[in-house]
Amino acid sequence: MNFTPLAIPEVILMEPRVFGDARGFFLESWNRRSFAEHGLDLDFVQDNHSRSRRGVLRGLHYQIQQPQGKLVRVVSGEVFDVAVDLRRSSPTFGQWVGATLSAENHRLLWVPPGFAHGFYVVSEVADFLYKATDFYAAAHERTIIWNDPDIAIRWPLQGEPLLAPKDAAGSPLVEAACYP
Ligand SMILES: Cc1cn([C@H]2C[C@H](O)[C@@H](COP(=O)(O)OP(=O)(O)O[C@H]3O[C@H](C)C(=O)[C@H](O)[C@H]3O)O2)c(=O)[nH]c1=O
Repeated sequence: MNFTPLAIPEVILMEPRVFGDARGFFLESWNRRSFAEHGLDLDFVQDNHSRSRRGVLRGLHYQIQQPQGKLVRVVSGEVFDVAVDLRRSSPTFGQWVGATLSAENHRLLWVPPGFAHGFYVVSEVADFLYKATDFYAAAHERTIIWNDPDIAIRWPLQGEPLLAPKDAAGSPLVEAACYP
């Protein structure tokens, strides 16, 4: 597994070793020991799976209490995945990083607590799997609007995104509750 910090170095892109053979392939998507050897001593409490069709944008979500770290990957299709730094004390507060995750590239992204997370589907369908370090807490969930000009995420849009009502009603960063 290769671990590559992105421009915001707490967000880490992983490329697992893929063992291909005549049957198909095998890869380890999480290994406590190898992750800990790279400074990621993680403990997950939830495993999630969402399926979305082309043009869906889910996010930018975070939990103001019980902030979740997320290890995300795509097992069918392709998405553009984004993390936004919401830690007011961070030198990269309000900045974003993104990566293309797909069934083809097998990549994973580690989005630590303290970040908002979202993704945009660029394939016909995408199956998105992710582990979380804390439990879902609807009462604490907040949404930042996907097209906030102060964040200026360069989404690879193919037309207007398909949003859940709560995402269409997301807050601008200037009005959002953030982390210390
Ligand atoms: C997230 C979650 C949702 N749910 C239920 C609540 C709703 O009835 C239904 C759909 O939830 P929601 O529309 O919030 O799903 P997403 O828009 O995919 O939300 C996720 O999308 C972005 C990209 C994230 O990073 C978060 O993990 C998460 O907020 O699943 C649960 O039961 N458990 C959960 O952990």
